[in-house]
Amino acid sequence: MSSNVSVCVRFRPLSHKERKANGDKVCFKRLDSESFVFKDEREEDVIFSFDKVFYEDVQQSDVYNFLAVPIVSDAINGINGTIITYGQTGAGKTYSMEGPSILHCNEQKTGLVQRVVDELFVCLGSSASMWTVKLSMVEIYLEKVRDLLDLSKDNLQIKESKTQGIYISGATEISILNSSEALENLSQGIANRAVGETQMNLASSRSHCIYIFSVQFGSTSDESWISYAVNQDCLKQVSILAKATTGKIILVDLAGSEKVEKTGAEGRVLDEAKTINKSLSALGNVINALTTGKQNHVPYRDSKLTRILQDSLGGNSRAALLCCCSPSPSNAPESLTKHIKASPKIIPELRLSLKEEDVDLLEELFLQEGIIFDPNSISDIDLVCQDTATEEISLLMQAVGELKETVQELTDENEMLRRDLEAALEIAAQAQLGAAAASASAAARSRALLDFVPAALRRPFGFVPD
Ligand SMILES: Nc1ncnc2c1ncn2[C@@H]1O[C@H](COP(=O)(O)OP(=O)(O)OP(=O)(O)O)[C@@H](O)[C@H]1O
Repeated sequence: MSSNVSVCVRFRPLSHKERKANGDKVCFKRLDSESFVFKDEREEDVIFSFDKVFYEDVQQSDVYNFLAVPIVSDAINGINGTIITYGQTGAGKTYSMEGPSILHCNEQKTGLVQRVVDELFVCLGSSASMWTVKLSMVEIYLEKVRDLLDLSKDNLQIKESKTQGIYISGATEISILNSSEALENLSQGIANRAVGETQMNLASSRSHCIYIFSVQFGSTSDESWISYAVNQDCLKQVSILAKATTGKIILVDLAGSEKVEKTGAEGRVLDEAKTINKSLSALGNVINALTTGKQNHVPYRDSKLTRILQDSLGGNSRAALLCCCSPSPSNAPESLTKHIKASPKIIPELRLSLKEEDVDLLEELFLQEGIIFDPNSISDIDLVCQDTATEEISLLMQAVGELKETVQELTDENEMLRRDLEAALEIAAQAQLGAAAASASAAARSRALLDFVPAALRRPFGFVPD
């Protein structure tokens, strides 16, 4: 594979209810730690391969060691990383991420988040550099980003800067010094998520939950000294500003991936399902573009989720996708069709074992059956273009609407100012007229007064000629 994305599958144990319904029957047969045989709806066997398959007896620590350890050590070196859990409702995404509880669970059941936090602070504890760790926690529901550490911020915008890369503008960032502080805050975020969901009458599986840890080493106030010889006798010492490096670890517990037909959704639930499917397929397209290396363009801008993950998926970063599956035969078709789409290994592996023409034929068949999708196919590109064009048009319409409003406001303001000016001019004109009339009548009054004064008295004051 040409990228740093690993795709793994995890089958959870059968639930009590599933055992009651189907006994011990499961929808797969183990082959090895990378492949399994899946029985499809027609009871035909199909082999699937991934970077790793975790069966029901695998421990949380095994999943962590394979998926997360490289990501944590990379983050310490300023390299971004992402861990994503994916799958239908009840498949084990949250269990893999948080275990049964973020704060209270035994070591064996502890999830990826707590393990990442613990390892992060162990590594930082032994580091000689200065560091800071900041935590943010958001969820994406119906393409809106909500701050889980401050529920009043319910429509955050995603921005990009040269210094920070991709960031969520205005999102609460809490500086944390150790793992218990981190877990306390995460637990608060999880509780807030539940509060918000109750307020909005939602189920947790309808939103994507995103935990973001930013690890910064050094700062602009960090100075290191270097010495160099100017000539034989003179050793000069200069200070250089150590450049701060930041590594991000993003963990994502995705919304459930169930099909719309299965949920019988309508109204808001249907909108939710459509939005979830759209963002999951945007994520699928990004992962596909990164793993097949066929596309020059990686469509990060197609959803809020992929935009947030832009600098933590692909490029120099490292990512792991954990596809969580129910082992129950009743959930099998859904568990797998989606995962196969996300499995970048099938075709390359087939190429190793089969003739090139046969693989091409199979790939064509897979595409026709919708088992995999071709990121370069005309219809996909058309769809993406259509989506982008529609989005552009609606953004332009919105901008035109806003401009119209501004023009109207300015016209109204202008009209008010014109009226004020007219009124002021009228008052000034009246004042001038009043003043002229007043001085004319004052002069007339003076003249009338003078007429009463005897001429002899007036003469010394020059009022009448001698
Ligand atoms: N590997 C596992 N071992 C033991 N129990 C598990 C495992 N995975 C999941 N479970 C149990 O299965 C149930 C469903 O799991 P979980 O809540 O993690 O599903 P989910 O995919 O996150 O669902 P949702 O999308 O609704 O949040 C829970 O009771 C959980 O404890």
